[in-house]
Amino acid sequence: MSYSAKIGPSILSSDLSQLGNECKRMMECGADYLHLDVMDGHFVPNITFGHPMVECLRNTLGPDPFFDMHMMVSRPEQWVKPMAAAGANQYTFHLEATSNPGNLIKEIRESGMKAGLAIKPGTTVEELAPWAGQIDMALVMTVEPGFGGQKFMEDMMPKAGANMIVSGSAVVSSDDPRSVIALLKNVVIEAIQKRSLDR
Ligand SMILES: O=C(CO)[C@H](O)[C@H](O)COP(=O)(O)O
Repeated sequence: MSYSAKIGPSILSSDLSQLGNECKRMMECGADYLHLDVMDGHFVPNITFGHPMVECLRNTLGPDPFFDMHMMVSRPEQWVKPMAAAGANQYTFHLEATSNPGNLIKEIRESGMKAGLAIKPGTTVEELAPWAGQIDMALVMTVEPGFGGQKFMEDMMPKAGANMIVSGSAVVSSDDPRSVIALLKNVVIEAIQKRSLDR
């Protein structure tokens, strides 16, 4: 049986004045997709960028890179259509930010994107579980959302096995991002393999 894992560098800790080049660099170093952190200053105490930047990135990078939009925003409903029009592939919203996740998932799909559902460290997997059958990806956060480069919260590990890994500062700040991405991928594939053999 073959096992696979996807690594999506978060560009949050990169030189944001060079975002297009940084995204290109990550793809050339073996990234499977790009994790683009959108913050609105309300859901988290930080601001990054919105759909106009995503549109510029899509125009610069072409149709291939998969953009997973990590929407750390307080009203995720309002950006679904603009993000789809800008060229986003997946819209990952926070369970804590909406009172109607089912409707939002439907809107995301109708806009032609995949749906991702993220939970903060304080939210349980049981709270996410009712939506698991309707989403393309669950994002279990291992830091409080808002900033890159924080200490990894090891106590989040029992929450889920993972086959998609987001890593920011460890990849973008490395002298050798290609090796870091390859290492992450190998470690995750080995862990998935071991887990499946242990069952
Ligand atoms: O979602 C995020 C912060 O809210 C970042 O994408 C995530 O924390 C990855 O960055 P790093 O590996 O530097 O922690």
